[in-house]
Amino acid sequence: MSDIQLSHIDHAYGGQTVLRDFTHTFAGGKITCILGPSGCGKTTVLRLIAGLEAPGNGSIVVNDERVTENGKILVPAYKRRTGFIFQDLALWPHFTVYQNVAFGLNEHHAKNVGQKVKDMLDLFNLSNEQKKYPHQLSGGQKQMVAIARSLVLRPQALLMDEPLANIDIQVKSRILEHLLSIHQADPFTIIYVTHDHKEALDIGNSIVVMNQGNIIASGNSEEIIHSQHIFLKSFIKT
Ligand SMILES: Nc1ncnc2c1ncn2[C@@H]1O[C@H](COP(=O)(O)OP(=O)(O)OP(=O)(O)O)[C@@H](O)[C@H]1O
Repeated sequence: MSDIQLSHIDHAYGGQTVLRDFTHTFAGGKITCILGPSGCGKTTVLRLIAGLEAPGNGSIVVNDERVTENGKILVPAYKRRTGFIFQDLALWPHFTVYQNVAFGLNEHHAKNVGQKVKDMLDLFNLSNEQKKYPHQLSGGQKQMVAIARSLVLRPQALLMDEPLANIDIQVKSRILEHLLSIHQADPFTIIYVTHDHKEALDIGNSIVVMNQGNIIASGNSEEIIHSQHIFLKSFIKT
């Protein structure tokens, strides 16, 4: 599993600079959490990696393939094999849980669709819900279906944008347990954006702290906790 490298990325929306010379290598097969205050550019980093935005400048390499160069998209979003999970998920309302998870596989004419969907539903403990429709599920179950739907496609990277922000704490830790055990059994790259420093310190193999469009610290949780950076001290209260 290779890395995701962002080099010297500048990005602006309508003349307002959001990322400045953003450079970071997200380690392949690891969980990196991006932490930072509202508006610092976290979602923008994910959107650039997914190919939903073209940066003003800079390059992006995903799994040894140059996908963006000098602000031009070389590989479009649908060919990047990245899964994107948002806070406000979008399941197909008229499809059952089974059909939602199978959807992408059917689109790609994959083999053994039934077995792959069954295995994924088992991993998330959703087998008993497979005939239900999204409106019959809890918020936590819906988010697990959204994650299962991405993972069944075996993405090279899963980009998660505050995926559990609206989920209550106990359900959230159950979902994270499922995700972490799937990741441990068969590691893939996860970039996980959160406002919640505890969540980041708990699940991140490494943590990137952003402020105003740039990285102000990165490292493992120990390094981040012990960082003497003044901004970090006020932002992360352990
Ligand atoms: N499509 C857009 N058009 C104009 N401005 C945008 C657009 N998307 C984001 N922005 C602005 O860019 C800045 C960074 O946004 P971004 O969503 O990347 O931040 P964030 O760190 O993810 O914030 P939050 O934690 O609140 O989700 C913000 O000031 C935001 O208002």
